[in-house]
Amino acid sequence: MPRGPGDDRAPGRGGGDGLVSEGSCGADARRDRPRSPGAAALMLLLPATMFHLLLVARSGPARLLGPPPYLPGPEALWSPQMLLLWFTWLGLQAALYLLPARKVAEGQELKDKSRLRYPINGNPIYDFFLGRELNPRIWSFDFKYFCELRPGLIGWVLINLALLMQEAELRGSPSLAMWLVNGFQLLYVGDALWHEEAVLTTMDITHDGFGFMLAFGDLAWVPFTYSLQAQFLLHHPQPLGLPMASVICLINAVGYYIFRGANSQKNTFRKNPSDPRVAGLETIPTATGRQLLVSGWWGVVRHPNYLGDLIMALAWSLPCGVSHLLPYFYLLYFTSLLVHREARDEQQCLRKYGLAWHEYCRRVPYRILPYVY
Ligand SMILES: NC(=O)C1=CN([C@@H]2O[C@H](COP(=O)(O)OP(=O)(O)OC[C@H]3O[C@@H](n4cnc5c(N)ncnc54)[C@H](OP(=O)(O)O)[C@@H]3O)[C@@H](O)[C@H]2O)C=CC1
Ligand SMILES: CC(C)CCC[C@@H](C)[C@H]1CC=C2C3=C(CC[C@@]21C)[C@@]1(C)CC[C@H](O)C[C@@H]1CC3
Repeated sequence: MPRGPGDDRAPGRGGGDGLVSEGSCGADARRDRPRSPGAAALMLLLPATMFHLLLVARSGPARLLGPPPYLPGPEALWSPQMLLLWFTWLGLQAALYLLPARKVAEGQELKDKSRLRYPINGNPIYDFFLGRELNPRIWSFDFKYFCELRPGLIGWVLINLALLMQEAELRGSPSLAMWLVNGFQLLYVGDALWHEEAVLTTMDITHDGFGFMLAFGDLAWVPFTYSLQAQFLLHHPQPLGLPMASVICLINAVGYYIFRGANSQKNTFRKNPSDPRVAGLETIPTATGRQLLVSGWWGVVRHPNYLGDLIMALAWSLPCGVSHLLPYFYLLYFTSLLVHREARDEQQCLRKYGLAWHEYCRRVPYRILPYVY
């Protein structure tokens, strides 16, 4: 194919193939490229490394260093069906790539000063997931605010209650572990509803759009994933003695004390810094006029409320014993959610408060767990 004026493809071997034309595409790009003998080695080494890793991963010993555990025969390496599947996948991606783009971006300037144009059509997917509309309302009905607390959280404790009643039918009475999980999570949801107004200060309401993540999160993820411990206990009864139950109750109480104490302290301070309950706390002034608490709970770590929430998440899993990982899914998921959330909040606070936030980070160096993270 003849080379056009803006064509910046790396020229081919030259001669009659039309891929190399003097002048219009500027100097032969190959002359600009450093000669790298490693390139040839990498073309052999990279596929071999990936192949070795895949063989080791599916072998028993899974020993990374050393020869591959076995070399599959040619029949395991060639499959017309897999080849068709691979081309189907590529075709699907190409079709998605060719979808009408909401946005067309220009690439970096080329040698001939032109710029290629690229369709950016991944945005609709991102927008759909994170949402565009910050306050989706019909008249006074706020969909995001409604979904954040009511159908999902109340649905969660109703599912828990149904599972507790089902265990009573199945075994004559609910187990102590089921009572604990139901009680802890009822406390958590009741607390959220009691402090409903505090939701208005969360980043979901103030910053995030109402897209798939929050819609699915509120209406499906919360009721059906957050009730996993109760679901597990119905099908896997766990013996739980009073001493261990007492320890677990203490863990949940400590978590709730930190969670509630930190949230109430910050929300009270934000509502009225002169409130006698928070007036004596040390603060850092910011250019926005708002102050940052740097003593009390918010002087221990930068997100003490997350720490309390995570301690409660542990207390919710412990009644399920330690024989299965499933009941600890919520703790694992929630830890990653709060770590990511904390990072997002940090960025937002850094933008809001600038040097004051740097000073806060200097004086309160840990994010969630004292002396750890
Ligand atoms: N169970 C679950 O699935 C989830 C539970 N949660 C819980 O929800 C609760 C709310 O969490 P979240 O919505 O993330 O936000 P937070 O309640 O942690 O609020 C963060 C905001 O608080 C303000 N702030 C931060 N540091 C200070 C300080 N030192 N002094 C004064 N103000 C400060 C900033 O806002 P500004 O300065 O603008 O006021 C910041 O953006 C938490 O307890 C969390 O554990 C959260 C997500 C999921
Ligand atoms: C599906 C995704 C992987 C994750 C979805 C996350 C959502 C389930 C959570 C995002 C922030 C939430 C908050 C709460 C519930 C879970 C979601 C919606 C609370 C209402 C829980 C009770 C607390 O007292 C306040 C929380 C505000 C944030």
